[in-house]
Amino acid sequence: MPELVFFSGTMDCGKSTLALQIEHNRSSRGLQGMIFTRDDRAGEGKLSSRLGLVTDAVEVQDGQDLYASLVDHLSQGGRADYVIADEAQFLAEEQIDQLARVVDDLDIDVYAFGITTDFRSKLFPGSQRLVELADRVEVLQVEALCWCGARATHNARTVGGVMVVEGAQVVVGDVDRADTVGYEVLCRRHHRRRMTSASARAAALSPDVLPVQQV
Ligand SMILES: Nc1ncnc2c1ncn2[C@@H]1O[C@H](COP(=O)(O)OP(=O)(O)O)[C@@H](O)[C@H]1O
Ligand SMILES: Cc1cn([C@H]2C[C@H](O)[C@@H](COP(=O)(O)O)O2)c(=O)[nH]c1=O
Repeated sequence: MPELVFFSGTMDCGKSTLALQIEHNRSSRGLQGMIFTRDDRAGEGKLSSRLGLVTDAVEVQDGQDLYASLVDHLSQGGRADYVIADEAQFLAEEQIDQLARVVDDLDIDVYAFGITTDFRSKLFPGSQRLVELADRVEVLQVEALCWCGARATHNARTVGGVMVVEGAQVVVGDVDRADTVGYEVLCRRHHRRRMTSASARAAALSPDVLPVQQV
């Protein structure tokens, strides 16, 4: 039975790498996939991983009907044995419904990859719909780690190096960026305390506020 699978995790946990591996394994056996993405860091129409691999993809537009795109492609003699949708958190709820319809009405497997929650720990609408509709939700096996060594479960956004909890939901960016907007994955405890690696380091280095007087 074809499935809608949501591979989810924090930023930097290997989602795009897995998407590229699934694509490689299937295409090397003669299958042909339709690859969708949206706002990948590598630029328009790209699906890229931090391991350096990249492939061309269809850049999803606002209001694009993904089911209709597949039907058009097939009716023009194109093939689509499976569908990959990376950065699926950026898709609209309706577009996730359309992907579910691709599975049910066209009998095509759909593999969606994305982060579940944003920098405020709130669900992205696309990810929420995926959790609601997917046949399976798979959490990536490679654990991204918080600076404390615990499993990272949350995404923090930093502006000028300082963690923020307000702002637009979508700001394309990367981890390990100290410039304007950056991201860091944290465990829940440190996300709640707004303690990034930089602020933890600063706290460890700062002299005691009330130094003990020698008498
Ligand atoms: N230099 C490196 N050597 C080995 N693995 C790396 C290196 N850089 C990144 N990675 C791996 O790539 C993962 C990020 O992969 P990527 O597919 O870009 O993540 P995601 O799509 O989830 O944001 C990291 O968790 C790490 O395991
Ligand atoms: C947490 C968070 C992330 N984003 C953006 C930042 C990146 O461009 C992508 C995630 O990509 P990855 O391949 O999973 O690293 O999402 C955002 O726009 N808003 C957020 O709150």
